[in-house]
Amino acid sequence: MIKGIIKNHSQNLYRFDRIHSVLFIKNSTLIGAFSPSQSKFYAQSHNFNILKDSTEHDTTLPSFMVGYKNGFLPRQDPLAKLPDRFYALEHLLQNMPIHLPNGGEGLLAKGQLGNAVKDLPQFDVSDITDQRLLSALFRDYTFLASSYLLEPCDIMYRERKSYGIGREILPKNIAIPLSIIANKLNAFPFMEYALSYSLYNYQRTDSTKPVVYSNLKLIRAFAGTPSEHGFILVHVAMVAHSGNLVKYTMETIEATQEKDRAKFNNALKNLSDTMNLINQEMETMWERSNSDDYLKFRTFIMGSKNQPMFPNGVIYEGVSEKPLFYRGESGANDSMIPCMDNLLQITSKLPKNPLTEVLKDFRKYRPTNHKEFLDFVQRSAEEVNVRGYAIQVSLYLANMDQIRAFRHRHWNFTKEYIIKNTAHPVATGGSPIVTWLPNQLGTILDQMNKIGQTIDYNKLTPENKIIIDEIVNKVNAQERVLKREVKFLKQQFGSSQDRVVI
Ligand code: HEM
Repeated sequence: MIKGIIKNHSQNLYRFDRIHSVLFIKNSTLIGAFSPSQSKFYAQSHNFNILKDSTEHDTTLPSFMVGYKNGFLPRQDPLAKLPDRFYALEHLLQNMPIHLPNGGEGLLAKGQLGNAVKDLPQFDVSDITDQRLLSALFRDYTFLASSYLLEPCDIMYRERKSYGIGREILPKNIAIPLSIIANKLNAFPFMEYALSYSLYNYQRTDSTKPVVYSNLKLIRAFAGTPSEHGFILVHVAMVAHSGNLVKYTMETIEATQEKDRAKFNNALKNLSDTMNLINQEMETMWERSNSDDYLKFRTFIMGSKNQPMFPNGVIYEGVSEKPLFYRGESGANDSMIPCMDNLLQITSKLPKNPLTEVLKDFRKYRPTNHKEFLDFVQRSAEEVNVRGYAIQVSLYLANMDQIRAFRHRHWNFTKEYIIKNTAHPVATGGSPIVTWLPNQLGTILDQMNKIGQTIDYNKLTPENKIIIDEIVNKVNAQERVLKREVKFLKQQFGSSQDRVVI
């Protein structure tokens, strides 16, 4: 019997032992993965090249490369200010936010951005290869594009609580350089969670101190309010813990393949501790970003895909005569939860429905290396069968419980920050607001329930019985409440929730 102790996020001590006796280990090798690189920068672990250090001074590698130190954050601090060559763009962005740092009103406050954009030169960016500069330019052009396209919607929302129609043509002095840069970064030419809004938008106040919330400031903003600052930087502070998430994900896969039970248990325990830290950081959102303020900056992170403000998409002048449609910025493009879903093989348990197809579509909107890593984790976990090897210990359930805690809190955010304050039917990423998140939360609850039912209670210590009972009861209660809430909200939001665009 395997015995040990793990801590959950409420600091309870979990004892774990065998809670399931089925053992299914697939004898497998990793095939078709990436070929190992001999570069001094990489640590080899199985067949995916994880960055060993942050390669601080290298500007030839992409900014976003999954690393043991930086996790899913960029491997270098984002470039905060553009070089003099782009002074006009830098100047425009600094003067754009509704509230300026000096207490004055910026261009977006009174709808003056549209005119100001006319004076922006069309910069030639075709010669640029420096990855740090390309990343900063991508962030800045996407901030400008979203501000320009959604400026009329923000003004209308402030006046009438309805968004109206956005600008349908992106002028060539933004569209052309943005498309060239996006192409170089292998990204969509639209604002993204990692590449622009969140993970490429922070500065350390003291560069000798770590990436922790108290040491961070924003680079770009739409509203320029404390709540916007808090909203964006809580994401960054959470992702600052993701180096360990990557580390223990790799160790879990390795240990499963090596059938090393001690290493496996250790990796799963550390993984759940790491997720616990991330969840604790997430909890600070309530105090760092006021839920009443969210809609005051949210307009600008809406997309052009499945949004009533862009019924005909957006024409990128000088780039495409056909209208283009892109999902808006969303935490759904963060890589931590998809990493956990893939490692614990939850992804393959998601129901086969259009909502799950939306989740898959979201996974395209991220840095290439993140996407490759997530694909690698999914493939490897299935091949070595992490779930089959793990299912006998409550550590697996403890990790699922961390995903549940994330999604449960997250659903509470969505109700409090959004649903309570607006009847707008789609989220920023274009998903239906009251059904999409419950599709995933419901799946994790359902999966935990199923595992709970397979536990052989005769093999549990009395203490473990109490702990497992607590988890199972909590899961049951949350599942019942969620079903009731979704039923009620679907009636409130009506047929808009049946419209799922993939
Ligand atoms: C006030 C706080 C937040 C609100 C109101 C909020 C809202 C939302 C909404 C409405 C979605 C649906 C997707 C879409 O945009 O179409 C979403 C997805 C998501 N967000 Fe957030 N979010 C918040 C904070 C966070 C934070 C701090 C994270 C941390 C990384 C995060 C990560 C995610 C993830 C992973 C998903 C996909 C959920 C899933 O796979 O089930 N969100 N968010």
